[in-house]
Amino acid sequence: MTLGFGVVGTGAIGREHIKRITKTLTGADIVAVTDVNQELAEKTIGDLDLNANVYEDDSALLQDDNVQAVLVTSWGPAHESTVLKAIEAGKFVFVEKPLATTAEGCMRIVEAEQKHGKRLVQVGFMRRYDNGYRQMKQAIENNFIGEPLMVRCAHRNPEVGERYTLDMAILDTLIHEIDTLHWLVGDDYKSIQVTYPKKTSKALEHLRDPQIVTLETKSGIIIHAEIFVNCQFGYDIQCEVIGEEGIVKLPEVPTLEYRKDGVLGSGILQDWQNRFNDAFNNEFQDFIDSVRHKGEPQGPSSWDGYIAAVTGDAGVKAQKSEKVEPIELPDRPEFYQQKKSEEIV
Ligand SMILES: NC(=O)c1ccc[n+]([C@@H]2O[C@H](COP(=O)([O-])OP(=O)(O)OC[C@H]3O[C@@H](n4cnc5c(N)ncnc54)[C@H](O)[C@@H]3O)[C@@H](O)[C@H]2O)c1
Ligand SMILES: O[C@H]1[C@H](O)[C@@H](O)[C@H](O)[C@@H](O)[C@H]1O
Repeated sequence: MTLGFGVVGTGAIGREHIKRITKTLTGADIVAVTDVNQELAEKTIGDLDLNANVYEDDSALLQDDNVQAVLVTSWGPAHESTVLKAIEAGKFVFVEKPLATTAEGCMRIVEAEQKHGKRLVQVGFMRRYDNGYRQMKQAIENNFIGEPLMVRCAHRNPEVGERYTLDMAILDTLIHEIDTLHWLVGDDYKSIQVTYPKKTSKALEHLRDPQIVTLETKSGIIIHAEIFVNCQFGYDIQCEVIGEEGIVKLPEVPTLEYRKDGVLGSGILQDWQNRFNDAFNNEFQDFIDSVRHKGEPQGPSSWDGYIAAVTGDAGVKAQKSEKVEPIELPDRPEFYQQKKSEEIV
């Protein structure tokens, strides 16, 4: 059986995901699309040569029996409503981050999914599918560096535009570290603090950039994360975990090494699409294979979406207070128990 996707939101990443599903991956096809911008939905069908129906909205798309899974790539504020309708209709869901824009919204999804009785939803936290992070996770699980004690990381973008607001440093950028790091060290967060170093002259007036975020986990691991979204030189993701017996570090992504004009150099990637293209492919293939062969997704869950939202809210509070803010999370329900990395395809 080929998995039939209905796509809600045919903007930038929606079209990228449609291309990967139809051109690169196996086991799935696009059977329906919708977008509030109907012209864009129609154009997507034409441009990408899809044999799919165009619907006026998500409710109409969900009524199509050929839609077995819904790909939610609309704007963040529209995610919750579509995901809840899809669960109600008993369809599988792949939703780009954020699961919902509020912690309460994420909890409504968690409750609806548990009521349904089995997992339907996967959230697009693709870093868990990046080969570098996966190697680090396996090394930590195999006790290669002993107990993790500290984490140092950096999330750098070359530049951001007018529409990038202060809270987006947490909710749009750091959100990837928020999801990846608790998964990586196998611990839950306890608190978050934001401090501001000297501001770069390259940042727009309304922004404070860079920012340093300190997260502490329940067992006492301290995580220092630099967010620097106008670093100028490239898209640069760094991470190292310091343990009792050694250190594991996220490998650099190889780029062409060159010798020219007296320089031995290599390039730095410039955008997240290139940096995480393999991770995006891996996460989708895993979603497709898990749904087809195991009957439910096994990647980042609604509960992970909820953790990210609660932590993100505390982070935005910490940006304003510049104090240590608590992160209060209930225990992970049995329904959402995490699998070890070797149990995941
Ligand atoms: N995982 C990642 O690294 C990553 C990267 C980029 C974007 N994203 C996420 O993907 C989502 C989309 O981002 P984008 O860059 O493609 O944005 P975009 O603005 O290019 O596209 C969003 C599309 O959704 C449509 N839309 C909005 N509300 C809708 C609704 N209710 N029903 C149907 N269509 C609707 C818009 O018309 C637009 O075409 C965002 O949530 C964003 O955070 C994730
Ligand atoms: O939406 C993007 C995307 O999630 C990138 O991975 C991140 O580096 C950017 O800061 C963010 O704005």
